[in-house]
Amino acid sequence: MPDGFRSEVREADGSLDATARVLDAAGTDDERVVEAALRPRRLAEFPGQPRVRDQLGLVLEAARRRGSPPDHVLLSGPPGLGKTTLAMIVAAELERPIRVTSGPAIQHAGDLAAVLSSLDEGEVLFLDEIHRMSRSAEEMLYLAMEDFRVDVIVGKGPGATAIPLELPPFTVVGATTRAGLLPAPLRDRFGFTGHLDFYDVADLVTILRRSAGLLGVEADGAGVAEVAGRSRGTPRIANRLLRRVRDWAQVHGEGVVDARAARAALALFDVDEAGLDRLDRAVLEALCRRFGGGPVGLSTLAVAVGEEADTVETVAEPYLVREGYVLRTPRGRAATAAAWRHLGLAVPRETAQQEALPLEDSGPGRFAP
Ligand SMILES: Nc1ncnc2c1ncn2[C@@H]1O[C@H](COP(=O)(O)OP(=O)(O)OP(=O)(O)O)[C@@H](O)[C@H]1O
Repeated sequence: MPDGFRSEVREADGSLDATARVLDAAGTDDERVVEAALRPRRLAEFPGQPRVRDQLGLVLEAARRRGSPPDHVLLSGPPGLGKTTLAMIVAAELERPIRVTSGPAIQHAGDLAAVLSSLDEGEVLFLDEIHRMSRSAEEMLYLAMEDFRVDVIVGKGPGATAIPLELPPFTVVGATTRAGLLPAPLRDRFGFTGHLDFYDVADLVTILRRSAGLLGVEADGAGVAEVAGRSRGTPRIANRLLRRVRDWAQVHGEGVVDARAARAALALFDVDEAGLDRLDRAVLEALCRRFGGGPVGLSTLAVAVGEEADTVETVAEPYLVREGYVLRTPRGRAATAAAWRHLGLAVPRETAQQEALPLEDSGPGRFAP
């Protein structure tokens, strides 16, 4: 199914299919091809993440001048922020080939041994979702990263012997959304760790202008600004919303991504001015209107919005918490003043007092419907 229609997918029981949202930061298989076409190829073309870009640029340039592979690189951060893109860039900057695999694909040490033993000198090995590798493969990886050696076990039981196999120097680029899950010995083998953060609107505007050019669609400043502001700081979401606005512009408009097309298309896909979708707003509505702002337990809240607790917790809540609409308290979830304002409701006195807001600040908010 084209991803643009995914926000409409509902399960048979009427609940929202959590994997099917237009605002899902995780990529879908259908998207890989179009995403590949939109990836920046070199560090100089990569907008945003200035710290990681400068640090990585230094590491790569120094390695290039020394004529030896750089330290292993770990990239961490939420989905859709450019970890895979940067891994490809590392190989491109070093002018070396890249081998791509992922933690879930390496369930046995033997799987990893097969990959490692076929690497050429200086090759880049990209290990996506590295936190999902099996323990035995992790142990083999430590050794390979440190000593460029693997011990291949031949035979079984007491007669098994380890045959050391020398490897040519290579560079591992690991990517993870859960750096905290990596065992310390593995984390320590990476000489450089870059943490990717959400992008600001100005960087998303730059990314969208470039993507529009690559997609061959005309986009004006107001159109890209409108899309950037609703993309949850995530290039993958920005590029996806851009494609939906382009669709709208081609079907209903003049083919130009402008403010009118962006507003109409994003309204059609239920993405509001703050980048919240139907599920996000349903959570805020339930919290404020039904439970007086909370605190309320997760499962009660989930029942009120007709979703699984897990969906509310993993799909809607992280962004609502990060943007300061919802607080997670020991007694449950609570709405902040921003949540009340977002719904166009007056902020209750108690919430305003807790957040030490002047009471005159508690009128209807920016995003009154
Ligand atoms: N800084 C950037 N500039 C331009 N496009 C970007 C940037 N970062 C990410 N993108 C685009 O966003 C999409 C997703 O990026 P990428 O696959 O690198 O993310 P990721 O962090 O590896 O995600 P995941 O954790 O899901 O694998 C790609 O189309 C990529 O081109």
